[in-house]
Amino acid sequence: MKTTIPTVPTPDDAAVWHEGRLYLADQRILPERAEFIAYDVAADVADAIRAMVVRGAPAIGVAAAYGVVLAGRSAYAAATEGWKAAIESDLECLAASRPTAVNLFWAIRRMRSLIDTLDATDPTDRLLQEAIAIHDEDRAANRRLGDLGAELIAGPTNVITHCNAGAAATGGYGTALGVVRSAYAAGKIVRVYADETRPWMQGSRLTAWELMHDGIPVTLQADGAAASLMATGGVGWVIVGSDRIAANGDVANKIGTYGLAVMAKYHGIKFMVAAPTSTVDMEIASGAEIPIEERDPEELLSCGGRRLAPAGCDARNPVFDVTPASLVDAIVTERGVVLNPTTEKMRALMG
Ligand SMILES: CSC[C@H]1O[C@H](OP(=O)(O)O)[C@H](O)[C@@H]1O
Repeated sequence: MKTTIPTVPTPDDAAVWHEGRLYLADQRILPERAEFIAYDVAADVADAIRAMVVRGAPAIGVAAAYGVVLAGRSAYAAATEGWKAAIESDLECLAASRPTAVNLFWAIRRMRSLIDTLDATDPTDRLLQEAIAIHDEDRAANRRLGDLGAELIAGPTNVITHCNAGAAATGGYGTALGVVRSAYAAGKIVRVYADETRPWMQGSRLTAWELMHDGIPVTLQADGAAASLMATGGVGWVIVGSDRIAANGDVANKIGTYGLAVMAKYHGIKFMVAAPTSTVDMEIASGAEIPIEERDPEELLSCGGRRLAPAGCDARNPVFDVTPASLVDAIVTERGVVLNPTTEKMRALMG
C-alpha cells in the first residue's frame, strides 16, 4: 500500500522507520520512479523481501529487523503478556522470505536473542531500539570497510562492479560501492564500469543511479563486456559485495560473480569482496553448503514487461553463484581485511 512518504528516497533510504511505520524504497521501479511503500505488518515486510522491493543482503537484514518490531507490536496488541508465543509465526515468515543472504537470519537471530531477555510487557520500544542499532551499525560498518578497501587500491585505476552492493543494498553507504566511494574520494578510482547484471538489472538501475547521484564517473556495460574490458589492461580491481561468506572464504554473490572472478584471475586483475561480518557464516564450512535461490524464470524470459523468449521456452534462473576462496584476493570487512582467505584466516577475523 503506497502512502504519503516522509521523503523521496535517496540511495541511503532503502529502509526508513518514520512515525511508527517502516518505509521501503521500492527498488523494483528505481530509478524511473523513486517511491516508498509503507509497512505496518511483518508478513507484508516478508513479502517485500521476497518480491525484492528491498534487496541486498544487509538491507534485507535491516528490513527484517524492523519487521520484527512490527511483529512485536501486533503480537502484544493481540496477546499482551502472551506476546512471545504470538510473535513466533511472524519470525518464521520473515525467515522464509529469501534463502541465500545470511544477514536475514543473522538479524532475526539477534532480535530473537533480545526477545528471550524481555518480560511480558509491551516489547515494541525495546525491539525498535535494537532494529535501529542494527541499521546504524551496518552503516558505520560500511564506512569502515569502505575505507579499509580503499587502502588496498594503489590507483588511480578503473574498477568493475557487478550487481548493486551500494547504499540501496545496505543500511547506507554500501559495501562494494562503499569501497568505491572511499577510494574515489581518495583519488584512487578514475571510472567504475558497472555490469548491468541480468536479469534483474541491479547494475543499470541501481548502481548507475547511485554513482551518478554521487558524481562518480560510471560507465554501464553488458555483463558479457567485462572480459574484453579486462583484456584492455585498464582495470585494476573487480569489487563486489556478498550475500554469504562461508568459513573457508567461499563467497556467494549475484549470478555472474564467479565468471568475473575466473576472468579476473586469467587477466591478473585483483578481486575484492566487500561485506560486513554479518555476511560471514562460520557455521558452514564451504560454499557448497550455501543455499542458492532460484527465482521465477519469467524474470529471465521477459524484460521490462516485454516477453523476449518464445512461448514455452524453458529457462533456469539461479540468482546467486559461489566464487571459491582461491579466486578471491581480499575479503574486506569492518573488522579488517583477509588477504587470500582461508578457514584459518576467517576464524582469526571472526574471533
Ligand atoms: C551488499 S549485498 C548486495 C548483494 O545482494 C545482491 O543480490 P539481490 O539484489 O538479489 O539481493 C547482490 O548479490 C549483491 O552483491
